[in-house]
Amino acid sequence: MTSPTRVLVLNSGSSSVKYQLLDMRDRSRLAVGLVERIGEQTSRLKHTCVTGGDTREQNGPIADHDAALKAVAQELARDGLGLDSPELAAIGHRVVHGGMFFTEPTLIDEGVLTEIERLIPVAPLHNPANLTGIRTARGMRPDLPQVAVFDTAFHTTMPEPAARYAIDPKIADRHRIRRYGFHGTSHAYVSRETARLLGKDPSEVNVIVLHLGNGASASAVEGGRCVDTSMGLTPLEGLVMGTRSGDLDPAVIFHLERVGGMSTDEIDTLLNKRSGLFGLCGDNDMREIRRRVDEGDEEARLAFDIYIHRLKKYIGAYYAVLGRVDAVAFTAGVGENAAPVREAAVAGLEGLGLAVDAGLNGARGDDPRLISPEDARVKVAVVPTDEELEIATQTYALVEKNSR
Ligand SMILES: Nc1ncnc2c1ncn2[C@@H]1O[C@H](COP(=O)(O)OP(=O)(O)O)[C@@H](O)[C@H]1O
Ligand SMILES: CC(=O)OP(=O)(O)O
Ligand SMILES: [Mg+2]
Repeated sequence: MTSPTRVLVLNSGSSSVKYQLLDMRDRSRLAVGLVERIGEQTSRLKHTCVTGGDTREQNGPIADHDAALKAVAQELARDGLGLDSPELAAIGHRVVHGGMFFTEPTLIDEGVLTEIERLIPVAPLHNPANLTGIRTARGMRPDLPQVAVFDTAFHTTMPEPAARYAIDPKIADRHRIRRYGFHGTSHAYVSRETARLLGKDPSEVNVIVLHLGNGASASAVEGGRCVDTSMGLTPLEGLVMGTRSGDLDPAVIFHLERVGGMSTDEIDTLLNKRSGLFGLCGDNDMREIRRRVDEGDEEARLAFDIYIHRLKKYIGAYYAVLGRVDAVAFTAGVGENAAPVREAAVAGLEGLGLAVDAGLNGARGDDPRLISPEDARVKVAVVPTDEELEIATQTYALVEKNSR
C-alpha cells in the first residue's frame, strides 16, 4: 500500500476554527473552511469542497470548539473526505504559545499537552482553543500522528537583547517572562516567499514583515532568521490591532487599578478585547473604518491615524535593527487587501528608500507582487500568507522523517 499523503490542518482561534485538508503530493487543497462566532447564537460554518467545487453554509449556534470540530468532521465526511480516511497521514495543529520549550514542530503526546496547558496563563485567548482542537481530533483518530506547529517557534532565534525585558533577570526567569513573539508561521512563510519574489535565497535578504490581521505583528528577519518581533510575553504587545491596544506605558495598568478602580481581569479584558481599532472607534474591521474615513468620520480617521503611526514607528525601528533592508512585506487580511494602509504606512519614508507606486498598490491580485517603483532601493511587496499550508508542510515533513 502507498503511504497516505493527506494532512488536515486545524487553526483554532479564540472564537473560530479555520481548517484545510491538503494533498501533500502537489500541496493542493481538497477542502477548506471556517467556523466563526463559536459560543454565540449566530455561529456559522462555511465549508468548501475544492475538488467538487461545492460550498455549503450552516448557520445556528455551535456551543464550543469540540462541537465545532465535530461539525467540521461531518462536513468533510459528506464529501467523502472524512477523518476515517486511510489517506490521511496526519493532523497539524496551530498552537499559539510554545514558550521556550518548543522550537520545532512537535509530535503530540500527553507530555506535550501538559506543557501547552501550562502556558495558558500567557495565551489565555488562544491556547485553550488549541488544546480543545487537539483533544477532539485525537479522540476521533487516536491512531494518527498529530503535530503541533507553534506560533512562537520562528522567533526563538531572537538574540537576548531583543528577547529580554529590562527587569530583574531573576524575577524574569522565575516567571519565564521574556519576549516570545507570535504569528511565527506566517512570518517564516512570508519572509521566505518575499525572498523568492526577489529571486534570491532567504539567507541573502533582510525583510521587515508586517502581518496585519485581526491580531497584528511586525518582525525583522535577517537572512531568514527572526531577530526581532513586536509581540512579547503575550500577543498584546506591539502594533495597534483589531481589539488589542498594543504598546502602552505599563503604568496605565496601575493607574486604572488605583485611580480607575478596575480589577486586573477587567483591565485584561479592556486591553485585549475592547481596545485597538474597536476601542478607538467602535469598529475593528478595516473595511468599515476606511468607509467611515471616506465619509469624513473624525473618530474613524483618528483610529486609522493611530494605527498607521504605530506601524510606521515599527518600520523605522526594524530598519534600525536590520541596518540594511531589502524589502518590506505586507500580509494577512489588512496587509493584503487595504491599499490605503500600505500607502499611509510608507508615506514620508522616501529618505529610507521606501515608496509605493500608486497604480501597483491599487491593483488587486492573489499572488505575491511588488508595489514599489521599479528603481526603488527597498522593495515593498504584498505577499499573501498561508499559515495552513506552512503548518501542513511542517507537519508532513515531520511525519515523513519519522516514518523513514
Ligand atoms: N478588503 C479589505 N480591506 C480592508 N481590510 C480587510 C479587507 N478584507 C479583510 N480585511 C481585514 O482583515 C481582517 C482579518 O484578517 P485575517 O488575517 O483574516 O485575521 P485573523 O486571522 O486574525 O482572523 C479583518 O478584520 C478586516 O479588517
Ligand atoms: C497570536 C495572535 O494574535 O493570533 P491571531 O491573530 O490569530 O489572534
Ligand atoms: Mg490570522
